[in-house]
Amino acid sequence: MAKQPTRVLVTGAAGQIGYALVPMIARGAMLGPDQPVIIHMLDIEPAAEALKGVKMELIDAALPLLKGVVATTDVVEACKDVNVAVMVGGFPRKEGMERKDVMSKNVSIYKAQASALEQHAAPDCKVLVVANPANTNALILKEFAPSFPEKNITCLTRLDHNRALGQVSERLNVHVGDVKNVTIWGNHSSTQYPDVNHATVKTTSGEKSVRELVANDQWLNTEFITTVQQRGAAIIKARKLSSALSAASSACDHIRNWVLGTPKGTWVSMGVYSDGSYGIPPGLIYSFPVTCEKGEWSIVQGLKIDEFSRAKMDATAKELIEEKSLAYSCLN
Ligand SMILES: NC(=O)C1=CN([C@@H]2O[C@H](COP(=O)(O)OP(=O)(O)OC[C@H]3O[C@@H](n4cnc5c(N)ncnc54)[C@H](O)[C@@H]3O)[C@@H](O)[C@H]2O)C=CC1
Ligand SMILES: O=C([O-])CC(=O)C(=O)O
Repeated sequence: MAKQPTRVLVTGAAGQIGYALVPMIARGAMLGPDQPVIIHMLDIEPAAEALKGVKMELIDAALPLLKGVVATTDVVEACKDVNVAVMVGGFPRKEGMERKDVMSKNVSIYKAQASALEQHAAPDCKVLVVANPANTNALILKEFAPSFPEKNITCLTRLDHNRALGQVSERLNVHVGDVKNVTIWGNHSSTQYPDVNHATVKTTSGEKSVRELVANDQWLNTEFITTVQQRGAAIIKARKLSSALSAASSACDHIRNWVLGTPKGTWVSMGVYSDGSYGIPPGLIYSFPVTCEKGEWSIVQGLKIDEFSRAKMDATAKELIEEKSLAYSCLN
């Protein structure tokens, strides 16, 4: 029997990530090649014409999995019965800005959209916040949608995770698909901690540790970390626009693994509500290593944390605590 369509909301759908993301969703990259979708696209009034254009293009692409398109500037209509919500709407940073510099514009959007999602989305709706500052926007969404299950509100650090895999693969000249179990800890910001201590590479003689194969702790503890932390800024410098295709692709990876599961023995990074694991204060949306099964994520437990990692994990938690109070001061 044919599957029922899944309703997927993309906010900020007329923007550059939205433009890259909606065709990926409609081609099955997010929910699988046999899952029909109805895409709900939300943007604001000044972008209404452009949004209409995106809808026309989706129709013109004659996509077999696409069973319907809702294009609207009405947040209630956009949220109605959605099963997955990818929150991209907001303002991107420009060259020379930190992600928290877009805080005052963006957190108020997330406060406003929290209640629309809470009231009108499907009760088990999975939410992924992409717009920056992603962790803090997700936290605001969670706090202003109190009846929404906290496990269902996440933010995107999969792009950072994929960037870390990419850097290791380039350094070792191995295929990125053979590298796994890097971890992004903390904030999607320049304080994030990309950690390779448990990462491995598949070789013809079995799985080998990334540290062993790179055999250069100096590079792994300095340049590798800063390259991943600063990759967003490097893309803005090169493109004069922030990452879009890689952000869209990673958003698909995030939801696909969450809904369909992570492969056995592999974890991914997701910004999730801290339960106190690894001594990270509850009350923050913090990026952890997670595995997913049957539509639920769980934080990977028991990883050994050395002193170097501890300091970096705590520093990015501290920034998130500061961002949280900054966010509330913007909302007052
Ligand atoms: N977490 C991550 O890894 C990444 C996050 N980002 C963030 O994603 C966000 C979007 O980036 P782009 O698509 O490049 O920006 P963009 O400016 O091209 O598109 C954003 C869209 O959001 C719309 N928008 C603004 N307010 C809205 C509201 N209240 N409701 C619905 N839509 C609204 C705008 O009209 C625009 O069409 C930015 O905040 C950016 O910093 C970007 C790359 C990676
Ligand atoms: O850097 C930015 O502002 C956009 C972003 O979040 C990223 O590319 O990681």
